Amino acid sequence: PVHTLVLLRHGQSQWNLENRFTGWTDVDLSPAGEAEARDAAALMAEAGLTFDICHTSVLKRAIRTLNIVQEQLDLLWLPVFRTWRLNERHYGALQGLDKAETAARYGEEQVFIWRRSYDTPPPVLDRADPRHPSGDRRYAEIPAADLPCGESLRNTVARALPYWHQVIGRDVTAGKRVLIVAHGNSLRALVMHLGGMTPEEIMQFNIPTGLPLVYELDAALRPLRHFYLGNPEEAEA
Ligand SMILES: O=C1c2ccccc2C(=O)c2c1cc(NS(=O)(=O)c1ccccc1O)c(O)c2O
Repeated sequence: PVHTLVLLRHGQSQWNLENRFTGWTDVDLSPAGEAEARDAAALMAEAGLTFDICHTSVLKRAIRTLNIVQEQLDLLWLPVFRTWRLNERHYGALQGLDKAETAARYGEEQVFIWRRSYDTPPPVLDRADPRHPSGDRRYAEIPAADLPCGESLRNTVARALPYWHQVIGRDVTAGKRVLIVAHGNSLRALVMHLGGMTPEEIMQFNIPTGLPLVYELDAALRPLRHFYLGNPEEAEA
């Protein structure tokens, strides 16, 4: 039997507009981001897609994107599960900085290294920093040792995949049609796993915002086919 899984990256947020590292900062969608969510829903409706269960992060830009899609598809009643494990990569002390500020503080050379590395974390936040997640009660249940405060892409993959293996994979195997609305790097973790991709390959791979990515999986959750609804060429990644 073929299982259908849809991945959707949330649309533009206010800090995307300003080209700032967002990470776990809980910024909202911009009006354009809300429109991207509505367009994504229209593409899914046209394709005749429907769902039995949804998974998203605990960040409002993903939660609101999912909510807009549910509203457009008249599926507001669906069960929704929210987890920190689908949050965007944590960019540590870079969160809030734009390109100029990052280069000014850390130098072009360091930025160049960070851009190309799968294993290098950004500068981490110390617990006294107001941006440290220990101060946010939505993360209160997470053991301190697991709580990210600056992640390499490898770190993000490592904390996202358990949710795939323990939760989403079970839903798909149970025959549920699953919609996941999340972030560029947490979705990379799923795409990397599903495609058996190398670190080099996944770093080249940018999921466009607002375009549903459809996977058809076999009984063993191996991808038979995957394709975008709409036109990825015209989308900005
Ligand atoms: O500095 C980083 C960086 C630092 C630490 C971990 C990961 C990354 C990273 O993945 C990255 C970076 C810069 C840029 N481009 S940029 O230098 O033009 C840039 C810098 C700051 C904010 C937004 C920008 O577009 C990227 O495209 C990246 O993918």
